[in-house]
Amino acid sequence: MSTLTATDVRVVLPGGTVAVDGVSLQVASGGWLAVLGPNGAGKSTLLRALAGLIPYQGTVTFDPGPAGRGRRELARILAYLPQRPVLPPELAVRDYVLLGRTPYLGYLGVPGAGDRELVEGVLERLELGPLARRRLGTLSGGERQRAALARALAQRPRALLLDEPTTALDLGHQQQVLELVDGLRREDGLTVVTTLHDLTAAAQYAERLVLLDRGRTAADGTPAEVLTAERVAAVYRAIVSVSTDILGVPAVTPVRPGTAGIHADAMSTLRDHRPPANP
Ligand SMILES: Nc1ncnc2c1ncn2[C@@H]1O[C@H](COP(=O)(O)OP(=O)(O)OP(=O)(O)O)[C@@H](O)[C@H]1O
Repeated sequence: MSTLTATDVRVVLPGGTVAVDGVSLQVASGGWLAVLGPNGAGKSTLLRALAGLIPYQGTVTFDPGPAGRGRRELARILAYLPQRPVLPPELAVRDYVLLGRTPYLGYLGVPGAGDRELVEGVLERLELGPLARRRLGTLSGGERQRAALARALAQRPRALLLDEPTTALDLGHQQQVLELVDGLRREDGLTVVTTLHDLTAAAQYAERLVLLDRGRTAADGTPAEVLTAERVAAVYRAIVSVSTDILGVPAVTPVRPGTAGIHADAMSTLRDHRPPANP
């Protein structure tokens, strides 16, 4: 499948803002990397650069790369889902998801039986079957987000770039979408890069995290390496406690400023009474 490598990516926006400043990352086939950081850190801009949608300095490569240099070739290996996708309100969900097959259609642009079958499978996996005939303009925010993801999956890409794919979703659908993407990377070797605000979900699903702070990489490593309470406090200006589950995956919980001391005492009491790892 596909390895995505970005080296020293720098994005200078019109007006001169340096939104991304020297970021490097690599995600192999079947890997999941989450880009984290506070509002305005440069996460979306980095993803757009990786998707080839905006000019950048540095290099971004897919190995193996697209067969040609056009958008159509790129769309066969890479699907990008923006944070706020613009969906044509009059289009039915099924027809919209079918648009994901565009990079594969022939000269006349008519989808075949195989394309339709694939789209039905994607609709079913995202529980969109009952909504397939509904116009996009009538969907709830979460349903729209799932429809946009369905279109990206219908593209059958080798790499999936998802900008905040779970923001509008309730807890159950968040889990459904993250599990679905996780299944795709494990079973089909999809290369996954997501931005996420939910640090605990990022730690649960991504193997590697890149934490951005004002366009630069503040930390890069496994969830346990990146998500320390000190670092989260420094980058997000938030007071949090970080606990580790039985699998060693960190969970980040906000702590109300006035209760931080009580929390620290409780945590140290818990630590003191924790049974030894190897009795
Ligand atoms: N078109 C633009 N023109 C000028 N500045 C921009 C433009 N797009 C983004 N920026 C600025 O670049 C910086 C990075 O924005 P970006 O959207 O990448 O941040 P983000 O980390 O995705 O934030 P959020 O978590 O709020 O979505 C911000 O300061 C933003 O205001």
